[in-house]
Amino acid sequence: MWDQIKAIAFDLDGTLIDSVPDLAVATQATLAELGLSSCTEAQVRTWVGNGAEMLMRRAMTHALGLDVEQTALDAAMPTFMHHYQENLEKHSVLYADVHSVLQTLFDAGYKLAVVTNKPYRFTLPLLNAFGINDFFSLVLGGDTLAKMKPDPLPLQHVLREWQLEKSQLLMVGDSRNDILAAKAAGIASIGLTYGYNYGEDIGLSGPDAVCEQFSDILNWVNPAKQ
Ligand SMILES: O=C(O)COP(=O)(O)O
Ligand SMILES: [Mg+2]
Repeated sequence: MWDQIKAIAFDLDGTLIDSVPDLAVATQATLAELGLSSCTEAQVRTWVGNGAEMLMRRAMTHALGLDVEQTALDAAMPTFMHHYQENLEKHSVLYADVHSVLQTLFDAGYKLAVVTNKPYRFTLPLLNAFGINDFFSLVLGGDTLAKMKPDPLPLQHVLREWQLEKSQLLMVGDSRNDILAAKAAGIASIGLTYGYNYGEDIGLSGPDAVCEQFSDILNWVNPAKQ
């Protein structure tokens, strides 16, 4: 139990929302439009984590069988962005207990942020679509600042913005990028096992705690003490 935690930064994809079904539809539609061979949803699950451009880089590299050129990737991105915009929330779902746990933390007075590598333009609409936008007083997308996770910059931004000590901020995420960013920022982290982590065990990244369900994070922070 960490009594000193005052604020929590949540990852989005694979932590709050299972967004891979729609990311897969958008990826497959983009590959089809480019005349490239398709991919499976299971493959997309292992390619998510470093933002939209890296997802398409991995998808196109897989389809081509060689590293995709930056110009070809740049040309493909508007197509992907269009298809993802059209399929943002069609098949995605909020993970179990996310709304009620966020409500509990919010009511207890924790400051809550979203720190995602997803492009910002998709992040707010997605939070809105699932009715959890109002819990967050700070939302950072993968393109909000100069660097994204695993760089510590977004978490350092949260620390500065809210004038927190490092011991007062907790990162909750499903990917090694979340855990590495937290370590580099000098803050505690919880790794969730149910999300996307390139098919790897999140425990291998060395989070301070590992949780199998979202509601398990309530065993580590203390809403009663806020
Ligand atoms: O969009 C991604 O690649 C990952 O997004 P996340 O940081 O919310 O997991
Ligand atoms: Mg994630």
